[in-house]
Amino acid sequence: MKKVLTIAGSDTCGGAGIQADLKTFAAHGVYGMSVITAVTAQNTQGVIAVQDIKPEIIGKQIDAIFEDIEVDALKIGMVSVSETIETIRDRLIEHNVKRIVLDPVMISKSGYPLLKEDARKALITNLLPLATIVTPNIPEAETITGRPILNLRDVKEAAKIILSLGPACVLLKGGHLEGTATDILFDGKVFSEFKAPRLNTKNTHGTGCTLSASIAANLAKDMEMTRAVEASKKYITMAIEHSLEIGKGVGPTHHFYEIYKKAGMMDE
Ligand SMILES: Nc1ncnc2c1ncn2[C@@H]1O[C@H](COP(=O)(O)OP(=O)(O)O)[C@@H](O)[C@H]1O
Ligand SMILES: Cc1ncc(COP(=O)(O)O)c(N)n1
Repeated sequence: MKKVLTIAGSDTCGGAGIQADLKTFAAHGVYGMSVITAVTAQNTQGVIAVQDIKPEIIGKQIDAIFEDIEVDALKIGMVSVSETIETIRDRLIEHNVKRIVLDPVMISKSGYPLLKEDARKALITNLLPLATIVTPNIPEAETITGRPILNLRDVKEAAKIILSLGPACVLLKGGHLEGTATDILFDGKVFSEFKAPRLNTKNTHGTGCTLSASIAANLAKDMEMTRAVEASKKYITMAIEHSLEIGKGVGPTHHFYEIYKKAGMMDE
């Protein structure tokens, strides 16, 4: 069985972060493991409080995995502060990790900062160059590039700038634009578009976490990048389509193996 690791924050209400990642891994039929960077108290209405885990313990969690288990792919989500970012960079270099999906989580859907402002630079300089693929949403791509993104042309320009910062590929997610939900993949040579109809739901808590976890699972299964993103786009679209009316705010996406299996996605 393929083994996939998430390095991310815990979300009490189970829609985003570590919890979304582990559910996604299970739905993909891979073995999930976790390194927790921060504990959040949050629900569908917002983030109430955050406690960052000490970088030393984060380093020890990473070592505990790599000294014992072979990891086929990993994803990085919420990393909170500069010291955490530097610890993750050092440990991943030390363990010579290959397939890294970086979701540059900055602000929750409810508007709470999950990455300290002074840690943005640390994320860009330390983690972007290690990424096999980085998956910013529009506001994150605007922060990384310092340029507004209003249309598809801006998306492509931003993807080029982000690629120049070191990752092997960029997937710029279009969830925050209007109209068709189009994500653009750029590998330095070719732009590939992944489109899905915009689904009329408020329940999109954890969509970015779910998509990046799905890509990590698919890469772990030795899928080539374009094929992995294509399958993951199909997965997130179905997870949003079947999202759950849980809580009073932005509800979570839904993960269920049987339906994805029926859709012919789980052949690999
Ligand atoms: N209402 C929607 N309908 C269909 N797809 C969506 C919708 N909202 C987001 N997506 C898709 O979900 C994925 C996550 O995107 P996005 O919501 O932009 O990320 P984030 O959670 O990081 O803000 C992308 O593939 C995006 O196109
Ligand atoms: C622990 C954690 N990680 C990531 C997110 C981002 O998810 P969203 O953008 O859907 O709020 C979150 N809310 N909590």
